[in-house]
This record gives sequence, structure tokens and C-alpha cells, in this order.
Amino acid sequence: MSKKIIELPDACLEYFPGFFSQEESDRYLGYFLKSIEWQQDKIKMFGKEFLQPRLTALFGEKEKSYTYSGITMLPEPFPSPILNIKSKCEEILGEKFNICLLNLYRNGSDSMGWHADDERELGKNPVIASVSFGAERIFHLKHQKDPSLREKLVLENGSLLLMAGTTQHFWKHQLPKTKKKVGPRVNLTFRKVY
Ligand SMILES: O=C(O)CCC(=O)C(=O)O
Ligand SMILES: [Fe+2]
Repeated sequence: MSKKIIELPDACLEYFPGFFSQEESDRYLGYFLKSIEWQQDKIKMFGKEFLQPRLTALFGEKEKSYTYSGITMLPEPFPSPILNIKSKCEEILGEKFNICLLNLYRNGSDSMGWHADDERELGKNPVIASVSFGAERIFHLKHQKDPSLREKLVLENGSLLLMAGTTQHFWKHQLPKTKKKVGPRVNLTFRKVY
């Protein structure tokens, strides 16, 4: 399994291209597009409500609620394909996860804005395993204190990105829109809620 360490100050980032084969990735993408009950959540900004520019779903162990972008969500139990992906991540990373947030970016107009995954319930140094299937998209990182520190990563079909250590304290990340004609992308982030 090839692994690339992304050397950035105040961060711990590791990228595993081809963590899933092309064949497995295509199968998982098809499954997620067809079998997940996707929802489009609202977000409140400046006192106004907007629809998020992507679809989401939350899975997890019983009784683990998760508050994300101001919305508290109750997870559905893990379907077996997600359990299989989770086990594979846990094995290579030596970490355990109990919830999984799924995002579906239907095309290049779907996106996720700048944020850090620093909710209290994720503990002091959140460990997040981010798995991508489908269209390649660019992932941006920027340091919260030093604006000259920025990074761009291409998240490929079947890849795994680990974010750990102090990454969420010092860095924000986003998945910007793209004008390129791109197909759907499904991203799974495995997290541990305490
Ligand atoms: O889609 C991605 O790669 C990023 C997802 C993300 O940052 C999140 O779910 O918190
Ligand atoms: Fe995130």
C-alpha cells in the first residue's frame, strides 16, 4: 500500500492513493448512489436559511448523536459496505471509528466551504479518515494563523486521506466548486465521537 506523507507545519496528513482498487471503487460508488437515502440539509447563515450545496447522510453506532454545522443528527446503523470500508481504514491506521458522515457532490457546482472539524465531541485531536469515490476533486487547506501557508491535494477515486494530530486546530479545509465537467463524487469521513 503506497502512502504519501504531506509535510505541513502543525498538521499530520497522510494520503493513500489507490487504497481501494478501481474495480472496488466503482462498485462502492454505484452502491452509494443507488442505496443511500441522501438528504439536503439546510444551513443558517446571517439569519437566513440556505440549502447546502451537496447531499449528506450519517451512519454510526447507536446513541452517538453528532452536531455538525449547527445541526444535530442521529445516525442510522452502519450498512455492511460502510462497515467493510471502516474496518479497512481501522486496520491500516490503527484507530477505531464510530460514526461516518457521507457527502455526495453531484457535480462541479456542489462543494463544501472552509471549516475545521473541531467539534468538542471529536476530542482534543480528532482523527479523521476521509475516503473518496468517483470524480477527482481538489481539496484545499489553509493555515488559520499564517495565510501564506496553503496546500492543494487532488483526492482521487479510491483514495484515503488521514487528518490527525493538531490539523484541525491550525488548519481549515474546503472542497471548492469547479467549472470542469465532473461526475458525482462520494466522500466518507470516519470519525470518533466521545
Ligand atoms: O469531501 C471532502 O473531501 C471533504 C469533506 C469534509 O471536509 C467533511 O466532511 O468534513
Ligand atoms: Fe471536514
